[in-house]
Amino acid sequence: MLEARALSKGYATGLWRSSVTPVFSDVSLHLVPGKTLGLVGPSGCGKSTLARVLLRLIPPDQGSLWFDGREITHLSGKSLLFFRRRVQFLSQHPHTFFNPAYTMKHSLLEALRLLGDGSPAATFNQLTAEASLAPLLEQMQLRPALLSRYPHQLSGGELQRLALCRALLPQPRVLILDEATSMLDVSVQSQILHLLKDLQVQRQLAYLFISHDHEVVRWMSDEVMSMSSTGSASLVALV
Ligand SMILES: Nc1ncnc2c1ncn2[C@@H]1O[C@H](COP(=O)(O)OP(=O)(O)OP(=O)(O)O)[C@@H](O)[C@H]1O
Repeated sequence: MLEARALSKGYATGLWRSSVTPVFSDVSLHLVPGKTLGLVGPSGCGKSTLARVLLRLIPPDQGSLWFDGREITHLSGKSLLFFRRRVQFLSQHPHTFFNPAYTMKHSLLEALRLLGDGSPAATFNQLTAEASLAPLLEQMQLRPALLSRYPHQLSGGELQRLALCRALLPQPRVLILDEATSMLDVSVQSQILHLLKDLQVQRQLAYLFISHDHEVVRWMSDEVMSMSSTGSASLVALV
């Protein structure tokens, strides 16, 4: 479904941004419906940078990206919006997905208005949108009353579940999970990991699961890719 072919990426550095420090090179991967690719590697090896390239937030220096067999490396405009709906992101900082001045309901409806609910209808209907939140909240085991709160009035676990709701609203097919549970305590982490597994089966989602925790990666993943500090990547078996 989402495929990366021979990606390389570096960052411009130096006083005049005249030199490029390579981060990774020749990285290829394929995310498949209903399966999880785990991604591990030492701090600073480029896992989050790879996630940003896959999300089309920053361009690769070399290589190409493909979604459902179509090249998307240089997509822009409406076609890129379509891709943004299909490939969503969850990080270890769920508060960054929400404006602190808005209630959760406002933020979620705003996301629906901007990205749509995955259906072809282009119009946004407030009542339909509100109705579509209810089953999702129930699935996330969240009380509807939480929708009237602001981000700072929620626990880390509640906020992460609401960020997951937000990610699921446009009916994505791929979720990129960058340390998505690492800031949570062990019991909340376990609940969210189980929730992610259930969602994957129900919706046939493809996951890229980035984590430092090898035990969690092994439990979540069908295959595991390891990035090295020299910027190469290969499939590995975690023991
Ligand atoms: N915008 C940027 N400009 C310049 N260098 C950057 C930028 N973002 C990240 N880097 C550098 O690129 C390298 C890879 O960073 P990245 O965040 O992708 O690593 P990571 O594997 O996700 O690390 P961690 O596991 O600690 O989160 C690091 O050396 C980092 O300092």
